[in-house]
Amino acid sequence: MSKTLIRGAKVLGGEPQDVLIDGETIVEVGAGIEAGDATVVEADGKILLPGLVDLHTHLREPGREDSETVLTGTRAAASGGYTAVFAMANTFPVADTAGVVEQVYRLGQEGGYADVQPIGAVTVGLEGKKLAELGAMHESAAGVTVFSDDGKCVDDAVMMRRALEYVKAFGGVVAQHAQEPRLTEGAQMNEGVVSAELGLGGWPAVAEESIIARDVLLAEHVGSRVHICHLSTAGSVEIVRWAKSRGIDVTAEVTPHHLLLTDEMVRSYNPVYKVNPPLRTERDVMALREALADGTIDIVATDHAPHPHEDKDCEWAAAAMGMVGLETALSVVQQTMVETGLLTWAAVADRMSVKPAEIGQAKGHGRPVSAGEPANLTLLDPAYRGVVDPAGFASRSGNTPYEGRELPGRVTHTWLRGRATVVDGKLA
Ligand SMILES: NC(=O)N[C@@H](CC(=O)O)C(=O)O
Repeated sequence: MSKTLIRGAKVLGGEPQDVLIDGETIVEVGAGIEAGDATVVEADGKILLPGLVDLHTHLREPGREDSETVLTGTRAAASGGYTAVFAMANTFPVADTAGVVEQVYRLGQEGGYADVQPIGAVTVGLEGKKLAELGAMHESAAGVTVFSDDGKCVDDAVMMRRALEYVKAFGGVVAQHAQEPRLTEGAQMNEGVVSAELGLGGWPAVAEESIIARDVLLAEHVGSRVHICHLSTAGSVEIVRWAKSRGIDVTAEVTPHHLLLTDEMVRSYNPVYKVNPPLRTERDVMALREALADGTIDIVATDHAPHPHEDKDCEWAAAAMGMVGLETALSVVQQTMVETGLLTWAAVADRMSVKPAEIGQAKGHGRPVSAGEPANLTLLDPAYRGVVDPAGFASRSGNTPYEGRELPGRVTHTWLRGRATVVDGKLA
């Protein structure tokens, strides 16, 4: 069994401490721990966090291995400091059966870079017509607890009600992609001043907000648990805040890009900024940051959506929606939330590891950095400044909106159950 001593790390941003890992487990946390025969990693005041957990990743396998695979996606995850990712169901075939979710789960285990917890589709083929075999996916070896038609909204209220009733039986959760389809037909970007000026079809905030309002009420009625994917408007924040004040069992996520970018970027007509839900306004960005800070929004989730060049390097209207995010998420959160004084590093650990692990029931992840816990850890250098270059990404796709932009911070080490997956900023 190999031992590692992380020396002088600011655990959750606190005072420097030593952390000793033996095999898969943290065995000691304190000052002046003897290295003995352990491999020593000099942390020099870098920040040590529990391994990050992403509740919303598109790994594209099976079916679109030209944009990402479970292996390349989990390598990207490890590079970004993640030790567990939840893989969305919009693959080909769709992850709507025990067979597909077991395959994705197994590929994650074989890769060994991050634990992959498959998300099951809510409806067969994401078509919104017939409930998928939620129970069979839950009872499979993959043990699915999160269900989502992400990419598509479960827009039929009866279908959503049935799904909420079904998952209640085993403590699962439905993660809704909130987008009223009729209100977004032909939509290309956020509906507002910029869409009017550019003459692009607008995507109104109400298309998101009306579904969230309906679904928190359905969750209350059924007494079940709903999670809102990639919340993007100030109005959505108000609805979730109201629902939580009523005691409704709702959780919500925000993506890094919605914490930083606005619809002004679309003026470039560069499809790298085309994403679902669309980039909104400065006012929305500020409301999302505040909501993440005060806990109305529970977590940051990447919505890592890799696409190959052919699907992005084309005219705006024809381009696919989505951007990669796993390898830049922590940097964007550092810039938008930590350097603005909105979140401490301990709160970042809560929003990017503890809470997402709780919502998705990722066993062994999001745990305290203390003796007896699984050694799922990430070490980051917050003083680092670097320009984003997708050529250096582990992801198979490079559709990042941050290319050429300077972002703070860098993950130098990631450990998955005591085994280093990233060493000195490079994949092990
Ligand atoms: N977020 C995105 O813009 N794209 C997602 C699906 C989706 O949520 O539309 C994808 O799978 O590419």
